[in-house]
Amino acid sequence: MKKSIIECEDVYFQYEDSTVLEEITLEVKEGEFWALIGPNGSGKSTLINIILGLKNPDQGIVKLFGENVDSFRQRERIGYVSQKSNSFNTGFPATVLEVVKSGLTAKVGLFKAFSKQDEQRAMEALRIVKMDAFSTKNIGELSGGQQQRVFIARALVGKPDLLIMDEPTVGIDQKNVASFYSMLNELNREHGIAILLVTHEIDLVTDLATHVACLNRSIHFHGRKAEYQNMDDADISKWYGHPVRRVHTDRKGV
Ligand SMILES: Nc1ncnc2c1ncn2[C@@H]1O[C@H](COP(=O)(O)OP(=O)(O)OP(=O)(O)O)[C@@H](O)[C@H]1O
Repeated sequence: MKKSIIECEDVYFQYEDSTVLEEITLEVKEGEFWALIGPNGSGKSTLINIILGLKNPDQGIVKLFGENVDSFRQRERIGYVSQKSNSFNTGFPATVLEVVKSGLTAKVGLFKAFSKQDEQRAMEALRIVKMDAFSTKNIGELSGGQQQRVFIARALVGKPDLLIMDEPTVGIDQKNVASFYSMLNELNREHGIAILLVTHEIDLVTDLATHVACLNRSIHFHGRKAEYQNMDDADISKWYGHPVRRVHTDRKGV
């Protein structure tokens, strides 16, 4: 039986007097690729922060790999890429390899030197995202799409079982988005990494994902992609808050 990686049970959260999440129950199991979709302000980033243990829910239980998030210490099992990762300016003085190695800081320690093995792991992560040829380049010299691949490599360097990404394609030009998603597909299918991906690009991602969760304060749907695809656009539009018309894409998101 597949093991649980993320479990949220009846989670509630509010900022001051406004409730942004209620009755959130969700389970992600090993090897699954979940797309978390919802309109602006629907609580997606807040839920990700709660899952990562960066915010405490007002009510409910959150578990990672079967352990309560408060006591969970195996941080290297989770790679996280935020929305704002690709905001390095051209003057930032770090090479691609250094950025990827910084993903090992939790393991190696802040002031300890990286070993030859750490360097090899960083190069391996860069190979997976097809950025090894850029290892000595300054991160600021790369395009948004290339930078985001490097941040994925940094998230992968600790060999995580789960990759959480909050709108990783923001700032990537459209022609590179399809190859970015195709890389995520490879990470999930060939490397067996579970993925939780927050996105607005519902057509592109729902073809890649194995499961879909639709959030707008509460979870309006969660389940296998095929069930999501069988829903009417009219039903999706109701909870999304504005008309939605889905377009079928191929498995590479094209
Ligand atoms: N620090 C905060 N203090 C008060 N309200 C907040 C705070 N952060 C977010 N909110 C509000 O909580 C709601 C949910 O925000 P959240 O960022 O989780 O949504 P989201 O679905 O990720 O949005 P987007 O798709 O626009 O990134 C929004 O109404 C937002 O304005």
